[in-house]
Amino acid sequence: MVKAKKYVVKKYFEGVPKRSDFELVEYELPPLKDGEVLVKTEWVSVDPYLRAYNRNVPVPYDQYGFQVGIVEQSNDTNYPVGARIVTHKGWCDYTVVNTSKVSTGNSTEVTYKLPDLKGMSPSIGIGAVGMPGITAYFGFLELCQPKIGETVVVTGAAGAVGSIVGQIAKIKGCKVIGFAGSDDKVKWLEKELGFDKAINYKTADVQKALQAAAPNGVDCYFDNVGGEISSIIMGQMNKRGRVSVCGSISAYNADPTQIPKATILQPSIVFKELRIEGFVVQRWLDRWPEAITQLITWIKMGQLKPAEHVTVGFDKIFDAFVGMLAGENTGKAVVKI
Ligand SMILES: NC(=O)C1=CN([C@@H]2O[C@H](COP(=O)(O)OP(=O)(O)OC[C@H]3O[C@@H](n4cnc5c(N)ncnc54)[C@H](OP(=O)(O)O)[C@@H]3O)[C@@H](O)[C@H]2O)C=CC1
Ligand SMILES: C/C=C/C(C)=O
Repeated sequence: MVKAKKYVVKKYFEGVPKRSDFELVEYELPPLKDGEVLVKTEWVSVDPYLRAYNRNVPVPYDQYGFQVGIVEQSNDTNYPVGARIVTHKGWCDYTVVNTSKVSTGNSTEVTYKLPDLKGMSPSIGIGAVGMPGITAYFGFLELCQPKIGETVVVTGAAGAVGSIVGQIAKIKGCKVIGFAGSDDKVKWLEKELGFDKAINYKTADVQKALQAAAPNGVDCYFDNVGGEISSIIMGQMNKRGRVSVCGSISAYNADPTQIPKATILQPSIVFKELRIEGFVVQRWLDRWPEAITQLITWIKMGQLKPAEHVTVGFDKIFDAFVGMLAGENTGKAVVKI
């Protein structure tokens, strides 16, 4: 018998999630059946959608999320002991995975073998070459259709998705402007990642700073945050500009009945003939391998830097989660178990 621990969400979040919204449950895993493997968690991902999707399922529920683990016992020759696996089993230290349910289709229950990361840390498999990197790849390239010389703006620029979007935009020959929430992040984006301009949205006059950084207007906007800053950016877009709406983290902790008001966008959308499209990364699930291969290649060629913000310890997953929501991370927030 293997003893396991998991975080269970016992109460819906109100505002910033609280530790008391979770319960740490210890339990015994059942013996393996045919086609099942026992996985020891090595890395856990903490992501904004764990906050955004909180009310989508009844409480109590096991806190799901992407993780990388190593197979410790196996009843499936395709997943031998020692193999690494990406699952959506979330915040637990051990889990039983039914490999016959390895997913296809439009589901968050994504399970697949960790790709060959060519010597990089397995954590990259839930970051730059996992769901967030894949989000950046398809969400930006498919919806923004960037062209050489165009001006691209990304919010949440120093985070898991935004930092990859900005770097892909540079690879594609665009001018890149990023918004992030601290001077250190701004410096990192410009000095380490090669953004043409980064702006601290907490201290700058966003309207004026963007006019100065993009005097010829914005062609593509990758929106990670929503709210007023997005209205300001969309107000400075060029004719036939493209907006990829990835998320709206500025309001995830808000009372859903009291979402902050933002400036009306319709005049810009109509007169500039903007194309604005939202997406969920599972839309391209059948093409995830294409993104993974390309992202690994760019990293190995030195064109893409996979930054991580690592927290250590199973007991620290909650802290890493609320820290990420508060902007403590630069790059992908992950927890080493
Ligand atoms: N559509 C899809 O399929 C997917 C969407 N997403 C979305 O992408 C976005 C980024 O996710 P991800 O890269 O994983 O997370 P990040 O790594 O970017 O972490 C979240 C960041 O959000 C920023 N933030 C927090 N509060 C605010 C606020 N009020 N206004 C502006 N920024 C804020 C913080 O950075 P700072 O210091 O700059 O404020 C923080 O570091 C989220 O909206 C998420 O929901 C992610 C994956 C898939
Ligand atoms: C899969 C993640 C979705 C969001 C909105 O974060």
